[in-house]
Amino acid sequence: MVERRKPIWIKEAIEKVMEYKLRGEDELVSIHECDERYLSEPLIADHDVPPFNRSPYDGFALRARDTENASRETPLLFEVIDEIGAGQVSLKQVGHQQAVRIMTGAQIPDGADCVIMLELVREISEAGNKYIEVKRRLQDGDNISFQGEDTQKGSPLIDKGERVNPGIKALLATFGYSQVKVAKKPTVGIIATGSELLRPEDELEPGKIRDSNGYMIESQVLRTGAVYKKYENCADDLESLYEAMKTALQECDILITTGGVSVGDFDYLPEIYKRMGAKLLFNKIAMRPGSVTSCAEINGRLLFGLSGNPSACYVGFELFVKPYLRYWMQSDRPYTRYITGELKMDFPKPNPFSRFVRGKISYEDGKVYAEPVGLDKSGVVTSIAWADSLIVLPGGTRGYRAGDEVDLILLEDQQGSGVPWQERKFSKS
Ligand SMILES: Nc1nc2c(c(=O)[nH]1)N[C@H]1C(S)=C(S)[C@@H](COP(=O)(O)OP(=O)(O)OC[C@H]3O[C@@H](n4cnc5c(N)ncnc54)[C@H](O)[C@@H]3O)O[C@H]1N2
Ligand code: MOO
Ligand SMILES: [Mg+2]
Repeated sequence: MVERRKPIWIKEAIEKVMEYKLRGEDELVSIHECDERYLSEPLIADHDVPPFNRSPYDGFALRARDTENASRETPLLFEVIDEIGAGQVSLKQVGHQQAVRIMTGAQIPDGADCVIMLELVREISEAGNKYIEVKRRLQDGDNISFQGEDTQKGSPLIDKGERVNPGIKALLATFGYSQVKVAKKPTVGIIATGSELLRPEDELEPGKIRDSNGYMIESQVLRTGAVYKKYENCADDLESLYEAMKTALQECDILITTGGVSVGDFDYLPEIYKRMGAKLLFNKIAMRPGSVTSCAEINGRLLFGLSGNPSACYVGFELFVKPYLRYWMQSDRPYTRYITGELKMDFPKPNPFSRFVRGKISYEDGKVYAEPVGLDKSGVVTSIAWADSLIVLPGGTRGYRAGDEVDLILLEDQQGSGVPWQERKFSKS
């Protein structure tokens, strides 16, 4: 008699995985290697930015009060007492009717309290001395980029667990981090199972297909920021798969298998979990694709049994593996982020389980729309490549129509969410 599995809710499955969440260790890396890594300490400004009052223009620094009577009709003459570029500091004190020629980024000299742009003055040379003619009144503080106006010493700038993007890297450099403390990358073991699997370099043979899931999972792992260890594909053979998994478990932080989790004659994962003495967290989820997604735990390590069907495998990773890995790397927003949008076309097929349809988002007149891409079957591989989102169609007794409001899980998002997607009542816009 074939085992009858009782499906659990997606929310419940995510919770069961996250019951075993762990924070990994930290490591120091060169700033050149910190891209896409998760910070393992917050970034706090340890000095003002900019660190000194500086000129935002190429011009002349002078005293605003000396320009009080300047006008187009009565231009005032200022003596140019020094010339500085960015990186230079003038040792002169700017006095009455004096100016320092100053380039963008240079520190405002003592005495000066405003800057006038080069284009707005007439330059005059007389007997080896330089002067400028100022034809307008300036206010104290005009054209000065003030110390600390960008950020002040002590300001918290970036939280621990944020993923380094170009802006964060710029801040790390600004505050002198030649070495950055980041979360160590967990190693994810990947074993693709199935006697039908060929490698990309192999010629097709009758009844066989090339393994695509193994490579797809490699990419999904890398997209979270973790690293993978890919093992040889394993035929549907209980003994050799058991041995391969035992070895992989010793070498990796978590193990992902794909295929062999359903109820077929050669689906050995359920038996292997038992033999290992692993605790089964779930093996059936009320969702499609990915209903057979399984997870087991042994000695605090998780074994994810993703479906062999490519679309199901993909969705299983995004919903259940990704948050576990992101949390490991210090993220407080480990879940896939979602937005809402309007369904662009009818989806009449009713389904008792929530569906995750590979979709594409478009924006029209400020509104978000989504439409399915490709064939919506669990065994389909092409639609994954075309999708930027998963259109969530909660389980119900009827289908969906164009114009219905749906949740859209963003597949390429790196920001993440503090709360997981979870089933909600169907709402019609
Ligand atoms: N009697 C039942 N049959 C099935 C059920 C069920 O509940 N009762 N569930 C179906 C669902 S839903 C899914 S999903 C699949 C899950 O299958 P498995 O996880 O056991 O995976 P396999 O049987 O090994 O393979 C399924 C399918 O995927 C192809 N595959 C496998 N590995 C790869 C790979 N690395 N790259 C590309 N494609 C792969 C494989 O050739 C099969 O076509 O079970 C249903 N059956
Ligand atoms: O796990 Mo299956 O993908 O629901 O079709
Ligand atoms: Mg199977």
